[in-house]
Amino acid sequence: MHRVLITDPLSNHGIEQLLQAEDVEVIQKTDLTPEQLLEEVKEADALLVRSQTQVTAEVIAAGKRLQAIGRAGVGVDNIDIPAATSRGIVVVNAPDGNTVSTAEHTFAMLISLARNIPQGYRSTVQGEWNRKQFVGVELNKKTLGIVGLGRIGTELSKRARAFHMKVLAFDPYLTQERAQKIGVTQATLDEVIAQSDFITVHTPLTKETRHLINRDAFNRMKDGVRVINCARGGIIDEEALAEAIRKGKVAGAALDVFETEPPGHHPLFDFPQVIATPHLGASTREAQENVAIDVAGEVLHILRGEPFKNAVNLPSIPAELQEKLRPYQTMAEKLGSFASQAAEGALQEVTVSFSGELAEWDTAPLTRIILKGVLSHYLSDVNYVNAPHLAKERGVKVTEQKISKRHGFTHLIRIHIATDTGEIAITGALLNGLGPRIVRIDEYSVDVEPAGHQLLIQHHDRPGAIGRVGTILGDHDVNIAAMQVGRRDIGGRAIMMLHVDKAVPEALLEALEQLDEIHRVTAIDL
Ligand SMILES: NC(=O)C1=CN([C@@H]2O[C@H](COP(=O)(O)OP(=O)(O)OC[C@H]3O[C@@H](n4cnc5c(N)ncnc54)[C@H](O)[C@@H]3O)[C@@H](O)[C@H]2O)C=CC1
Ligand SMILES: O=C(O)CCC(=O)C(=O)O
Repeated sequence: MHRVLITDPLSNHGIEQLLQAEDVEVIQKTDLTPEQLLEEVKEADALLVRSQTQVTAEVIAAGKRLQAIGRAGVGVDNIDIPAATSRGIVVVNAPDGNTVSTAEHTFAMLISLARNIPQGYRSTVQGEWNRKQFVGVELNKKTLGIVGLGRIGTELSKRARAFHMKVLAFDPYLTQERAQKIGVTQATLDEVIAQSDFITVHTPLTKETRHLINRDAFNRMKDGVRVINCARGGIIDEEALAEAIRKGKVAGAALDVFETEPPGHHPLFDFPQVIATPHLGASTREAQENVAIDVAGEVLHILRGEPFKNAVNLPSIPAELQEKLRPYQTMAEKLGSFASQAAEGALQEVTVSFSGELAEWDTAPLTRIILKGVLSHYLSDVNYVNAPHLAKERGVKVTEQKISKRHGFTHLIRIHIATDTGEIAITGALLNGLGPRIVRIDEYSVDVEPAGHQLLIQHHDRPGAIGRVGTILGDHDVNIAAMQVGRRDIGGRAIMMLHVDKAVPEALLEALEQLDEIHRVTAIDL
């Protein structure tokens, strides 16, 4: 039974699939103190939150059983992602479900700013009739500067264009072609700052975007500019904004988010030009249902070991590439596991080479799988999420190579492992009708199915060696299912690969090591 702990209010309709699942127990506890959260998370296999719960490194460390953290929304700044990654916990979000709601909220802020609607409302319900004070401006023919043309920025641009605004957009990942398709003018940040009548930010809060709109930016803006932040507090420097309003540079500001939330009585609220909402961008019935459905589904997939798509701490793989790589995944992990079991000494370097058709694709997901296979031999609790992190943490150098040569195969995966005492290279291929095969161990050609119990014997090619090995296995009641011998020169170094029917007992390994012609015996379990 999987235990899913939900610590922020989520739409009941959205989490219905969790409530209905027979293999899931849902525990809903909101408004927990930090101490209560540390206690509750101990038994949870998954934690589901919105933006309120602070999922700190301490919470993650307390969640010894955690496999997944789901964020019902986009921003994951309330979750310590590096801490989750290092513990192999998948963090998933729901990036699409609240896009339209947040774009609509931003647009509502834009109109409210232009026409002083909140100020006019407050004055009117207080019994005043102050028509002169609240004269606004039209959006028609004005320039809207959008910083961050992702999902929300793009949706917003469509609404602005419908109101006949000119849209300037700055986003480092925006291409000219995409800008044209969306109908916006691609611009630099400087151009957005200097030419816009309204500026709105739609980026995540990162090192680069913190105080992106700062004192210097305000100084370069048009007089009477209006600014909006419905993304994250801190992208606009609040002190610099206050100064710019005081100087008369900024005619209005609309804020849905704050550097500290809740902001209490923020000094900016003393300016009549500032309008505010309490982080309401995604607060619609539709958005909350969408994000809860999306994230609950993702968490269910993770807990059940099924494919999922919106992991924040795993690179996303296009569906088409996923399809192409799927047949190679099991083999990749087995090859990694085989290579690490066959290697001797402390792991220092893993070099993965892809050749043939594989060399034409993005094989990074396979390298990650191979690394998991390799590291699982040395470390416990390795998974696809933390494998690269654990390798880096332990100083293991990981290199991926693409080679065009095929050596008679349509593709090959070669894993070379270097340790402090030696090296080994395992090469595998997926053979038509036969499935995965190890086709080379170091320089020896073999044909070994990477499955079950194997014995790798490195020996000297001498008459009788194979017979003596067979006899010792028989003496220990270990049956040989298949056997391969590889050598380069007559009487030189050689290998035997034996597929045996049961796990190899320690006593058998010791007996084999007594034979003069044997250099090394390794039991491999796949
Ligand atoms: N107020 C609210 O309730 C909500 C707020 N948000 C916030 O809105 C943000 C944007 O959401 P989406 O559009 O869904 O995300 P997104 O990931 O689709 O778009 C973000 C865009 O910002 C761009 N970007 C990143 N760094 C940049 C930089 N230095 N300068 C300019 N552009 C940069 C990215 O290239 C990307 O295109 C989220 O990160 C979240 O923090 C999201 C949903 C609701
Ligand atoms: O209403 C919420 O949960 C916050 C939404 C949000 O800020 C986000 O999705 O990034």
